[in-house]
Parts: sequence; structure tokens; C-alpha cells
Amino acid sequence: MGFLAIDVGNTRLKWAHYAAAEPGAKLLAHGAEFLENIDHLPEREWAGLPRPDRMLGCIVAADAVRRRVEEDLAELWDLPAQWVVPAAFEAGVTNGYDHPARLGADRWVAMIGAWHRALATGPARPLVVVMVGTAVTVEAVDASGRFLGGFILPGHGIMLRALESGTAGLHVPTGEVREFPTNTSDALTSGGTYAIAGAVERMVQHVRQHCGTEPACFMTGGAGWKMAPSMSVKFELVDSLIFDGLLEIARQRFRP
Ligand SMILES: Nc1ncnc2c1ncn2[C@@H]1O[C@H](COP(=O)(O)OP(=O)(O)OP(=O)(O)O)[C@@H](O)[C@H]1O
Ligand SMILES: CC(C)(CO)[C@@H](O)C(=O)NCCC(=O)O
Ligand SMILES: [K+]
Repeated sequence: MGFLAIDVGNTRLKWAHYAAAEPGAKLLAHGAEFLENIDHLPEREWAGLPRPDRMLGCIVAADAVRRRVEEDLAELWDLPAQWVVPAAFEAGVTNGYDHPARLGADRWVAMIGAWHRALATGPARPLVVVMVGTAVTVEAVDASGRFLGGFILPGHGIMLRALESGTAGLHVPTGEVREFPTNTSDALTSGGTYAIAGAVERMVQHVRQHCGTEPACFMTGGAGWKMAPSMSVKFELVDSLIFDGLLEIARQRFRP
């Protein structure tokens, strides 16, 4: 019974089992695993689930990970995997990428989730959608639902590892975010955080200028909570943005 939504990122696989394939459906079970541990899913977390009627996922990880998940779904439930591939248009959002299929599926699905979340609370307005995961993405959507373009930048972990491996003197524990850092740990943590916050602020400016309206701003991703206190613009932190998008796409695709 129900609907299984899966989001396979570059660091973790997140899954959610819903009572139905439609927005607002009851969440029955959910979990997240680091990719190196997903082999356990069929014997542990997924072993107790009733067979989902359908599955829809988005994946940006390597092909080997995708095959692994597809084999698990086939063996456990004889369930065919369906992955979202960014198209020119889906669920109200138009894809402005030069090559629409080259856009990351997670970015596309998160924008669709944000678009419908915003529409549910008022008239259409431009969006800025930020995902803080292994990488950080900052997307712009105009008031007609057109994805204008977006930034990709390194996430906290990659920024720190790049600095550690490229220098002799930057091996220090995680610090605090400070306006004026006075030790190496705080300087690194603050630098990474404000690099992301600064990119987001610029995108908000670009959208304001291009659309002539204040955008609604959404943030999601495993490290979203770390960014929230340091943002200069008001953001709604929505952990489930990708699942919201998958539910909306599933509703439209699987409509009886
Ligand atoms: N509690 C934490 N403390 C320190 N760093 C963290 C923590 N949680 C996440 N991170 C770092 O933040 C980045 C993204 O985290 P996480 O894996 O939770 O995001 P995600 O949205 O699942 O990523 P993806 O979808 O790309 O797999 C990683 O670089 C990770 O090392
Ligand atoms: C940018 C990431 C890594 C973010 O998870 C992912 O969306 C991805 O691999 N994208 C493909 C390239 C692109 O979106 O232009
Ligand atoms: K992701």
C-alpha cells in the first residue's frame, strides 16, 4: 500500500513512505542513510514496510547507487523504479536550463515542491530555492513558474576539505559562526557559512531586480538548519521540499 518517495543525494539516501501519492498524504515512515550504508535497507528499515503500490524518486548519485536501489526495490517488492528526469515542463514549472535534462533532478523536484507550497498560501510570486547538501544550489523561479537559472557552490563539508587539503595550516575543529572571527576554527566556519549566505543574498537581489517583486524564499537540505541563523533575508526552512515535489509530480503522473 501507499507510495514510496526516494531522494538519493551525493551523501545520503532519504526515503519516505506515504499513505497515498498526493500532497498532504499521511507520512507512515521515513529515514535517511549514508550511501555507504544503504546495503542494510532491505534487511532493516524497508523489511517491515508493506509493499508500496508505487515509487518515484530523484537521484544525483552515481549509476552504481541507482542500480543498487533498483535491485532492492525489485527483490523486496517486485516494484519498478521510476526516477524523475528534468523535462522542459512539469507540474507548473518551466525549465529554463540550456539543456533541461542536464539539470540535477534534485534541483528540479525541489523547485516544483517550493512552487506548489508557495501557491498553496497565496498568489504566484517569484521564488528563491536553496538546497544545502553536499553541494549548495540557489535557484530562481519567476512568477510564471519559469526556472530562470541557479548557482551551484560547494557545501560546508567540501569547502572545509578543500581548504584542509590545499593548505598546511588549516586542520582545525569546527568553529562557530562569528561576524568577526578571531581564531582559525571560527574563521573557516564563518567563511563557509557567509559564502553561502552571500550567494543567496545575491540571487535574491537578482530576482528582485529581474522580476520587480520580492521573492518567497525556501531553504532545504541536511545542513539547512546550520544556515538558517546566518541568513540576511527571511527564509522558510522546509525539510521536506524534495518529498513535497515528488508527491506533486506523482499526483499528476499517476492520476487515475
Ligand atoms: N550534524 C552535522 N554536523 C556537521 N556537518 C554536517 C552535519 N550534517 C550534515 N553535515 C554536512 O553538511 C553537508 C550536507 O549534509 P547532508 O548529508 O545531511 O545533506 P543532504 O541534504 O543529505 O546531502 P545530499 O542530498 O547531497 O546527500 C555534508 O557536507 C555534511 O558533511
Ligand atoms: C548540483 C548537484 C550536485 C546538487 O545536488 C546536483 O543537482 C547535480 O549533480 N546536478 C547536475 C548538474 C546541474 O544541475 O547543472
Ligand atoms: K539532495
